[in-house]
Amino acid sequence: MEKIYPASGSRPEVPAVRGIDLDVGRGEFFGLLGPNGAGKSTTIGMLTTLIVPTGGSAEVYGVDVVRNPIEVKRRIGVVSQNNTLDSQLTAAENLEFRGRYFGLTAKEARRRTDELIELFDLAEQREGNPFEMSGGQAKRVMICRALMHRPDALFLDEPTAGLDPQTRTNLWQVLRELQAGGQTILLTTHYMEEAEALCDRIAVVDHGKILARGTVDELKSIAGADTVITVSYDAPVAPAGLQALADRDGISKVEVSDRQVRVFATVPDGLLGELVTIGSAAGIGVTDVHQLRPSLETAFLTLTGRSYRE
Ligand SMILES: Nc1ncnc2c1ncn2[C@@H]1O[C@H](COP(=O)(O)OP(=O)(O)OP(=O)(O)O)[C@@H](O)[C@H]1O
Repeated sequence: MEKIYPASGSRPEVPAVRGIDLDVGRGEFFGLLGPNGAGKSTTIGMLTTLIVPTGGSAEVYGVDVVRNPIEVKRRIGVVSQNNTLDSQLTAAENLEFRGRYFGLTAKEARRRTDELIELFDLAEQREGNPFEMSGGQAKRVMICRALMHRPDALFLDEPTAGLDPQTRTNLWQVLRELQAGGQTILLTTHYMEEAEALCDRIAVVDHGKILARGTVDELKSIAGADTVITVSYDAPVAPAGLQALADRDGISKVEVSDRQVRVFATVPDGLLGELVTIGSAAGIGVTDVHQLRPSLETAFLTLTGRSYRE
């Protein structure tokens, strides 16, 4: 799929999605992981029929998102980044209203509302105004609303952005339970630990393209499962001093840029000390040291050569 937003005024056109190719299985928890502006929301917008692609095609359960958006809408539930609940209605009314919209009878809509309110532990918020709740509570109401018509697939755009860590882990638990009940979930996130904690498979997206995809373990091994040590010095380091290090077994790559050296290593033992010694032998001091053990973050660094910007 592709999406190029047209130029407007002095702003040039924006190639937000440049050929993203995805295949999500039934019952799978799939994550699109990428920094801000990577193209995740645009991708989810196209899959959920809110944004019309400028190229390519996509199907949700065999239904084409451009040719048959109404049928796609019947099969999906969408939770957007912002609170889009109706402030004129209580939480329960928001749910019932959605159920009626999707053709449930009044009785069915009430029953489904009761069921979801219990499942999501929202009894106290039931009659509350959705804009007077905490961010986590409002998000749970939004997830309930998206589930009212029992969609085949649930799409969540950055569901825990801006939530405090405790609320975030509570929401993770809710999402895990949903998946355990058979729900197919596609989520976007810019939190690596969120993708790592929840997703069966992840596609790492940046600049509108997929850089890599797979399970967390596969992604780590694609990227070599390196430990990454970054050392900043108070003066530029001569690359010659690092050559012996670069040639050694257990060292995958050494990158030198001005005052910073980054070493990717499968065997990182003793490396930090050596990097300090290399500096002091040349009369250069160390100002900062950063060590990352093999993780999605080091995989991202290896794939892009850049630090992950959250
Ligand atoms: N309606 C629009 N018109 C023009 N450009 C847009 C529009 N919506 C998004 N963009 C641009 O497209 C690119 C991708 O944006 P998108 O929102 O899809 O990224 P994202 O990965 O979801 O980021 P975020 O986490 O910030 O939502 C960005 O450069 C963004 O500025």
